[in-house]
Amino acid sequence: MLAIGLMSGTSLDGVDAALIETDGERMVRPLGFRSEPYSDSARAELAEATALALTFDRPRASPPIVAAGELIVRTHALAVQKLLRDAGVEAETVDVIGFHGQTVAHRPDRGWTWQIGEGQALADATGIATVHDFRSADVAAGGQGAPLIPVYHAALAAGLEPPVALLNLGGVANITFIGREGALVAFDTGPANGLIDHWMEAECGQRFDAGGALAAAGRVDPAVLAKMLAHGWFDQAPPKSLDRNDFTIEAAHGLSAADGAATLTAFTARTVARAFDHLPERPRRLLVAGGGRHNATMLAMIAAETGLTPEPTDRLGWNGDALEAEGFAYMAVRRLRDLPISFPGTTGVPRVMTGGMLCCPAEV
Ligand SMILES: Nc1ncnc2c1ncn2[C@@H]1O[C@H](COP(=O)(O)OP(=O)(O)OP(=O)(O)O)[C@@H](O)[C@H]1O
Ligand SMILES: CC(=O)N[C@H]1[C@@H]2OC[C@@H](O2)[C@@H](O)[C@@H]1O[C@H](C)C(=O)O
Repeated sequence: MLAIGLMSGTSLDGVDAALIETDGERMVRPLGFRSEPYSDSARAELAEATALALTFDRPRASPPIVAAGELIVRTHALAVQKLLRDAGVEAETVDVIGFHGQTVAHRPDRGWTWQIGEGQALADATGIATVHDFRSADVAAGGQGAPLIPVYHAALAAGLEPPVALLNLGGVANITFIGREGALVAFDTGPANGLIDHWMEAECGQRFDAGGALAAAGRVDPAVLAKMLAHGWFDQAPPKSLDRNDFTIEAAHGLSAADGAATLTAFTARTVARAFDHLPERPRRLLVAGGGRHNATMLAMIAAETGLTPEPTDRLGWNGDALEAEGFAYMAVRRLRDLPISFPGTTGVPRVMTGGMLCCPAEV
């Protein structure tokens, strides 16, 4: 099948759109990828919606969040249009869109997770059948609702000698361990770039620490690092997943801009190493995807902490910026084929689960 996957991640940097051909099992052929960045005003609107959603005890239609959802649909429809134009593919030939939406709050402990962006509205805007709301069924069944990408990681890594681990360094980090006989263990490890981005914004008015240059110029503050690592999350056994706001930069206040960047980057690296304590065995390789693989300081610190050299997935021919979007295209095809997307070892759901709601475009 021909499928488009759309992901708007916790960094609020934009919409990633990928076109793949897949059977939803072992066969995956990436055909195109592009990112549609959010404008500063769009990013501010989404950040406000996220801040508001976090104050709610359950998802409910509040005007600023409804407006943010409409913004999400518009931007995603534009990303689809441009992706198809670049690839020279007609919308009619695409079987399905996998539309993650934007997570505004993630509270599996309270029995819900909330992604904005109406699947029906995107199906109508694009004329393509759209699968959305990938996480709710898993949470309703007692799972964490995240991470979901492991099923795609497993398909990609099927040809590699196990055990291997794939680490996604987005706003939040997650790890997928693939063992012998396909054993899957996955969970969120902690913040990856989210705190560094907040720090850069607050201290330097910049979106992120390009290449990790500022962190490289600073010194890690051991007391601040120890304080941040004292959080109970890191000893907690999986399954576990995070909301992007579960950690803050508060402990770093008072440090210089460079020392803060160094300390928050070390925090990410150390928390990746702590995640290894929860894996069934030590992986032979550590493959890395997500924006953090562009941060040389972070990768060097991860290497020092884990004793493994992080290998950007691009070296295997897998575009590390595209994996999440490709993954939701893959999961949409699995939804059409009634194949599971979450597992006891990934989200902690008691039995394997399918996920996603299918919306067909209105007849015109
Ligand atoms: N050249 C770079 N140098 C350093 N960091 C970078 C670079 N490019 C991107 N990043 C970091 O990667 C982040 C974006 O990563 P990515 O797009 O994988 O996250 P996301 O998909 O939004 O998050 P999540 O996976 O948590 O949903 C940026 O916010 C930035 O911190
Ligand atoms: C609730 C939510 O949107 N979680 C995201 C977030 O971003 C990274 C990490 O936290 C991950 O667990 C998840 O996304 C990926 C795509 C996943 O579900 O696998």
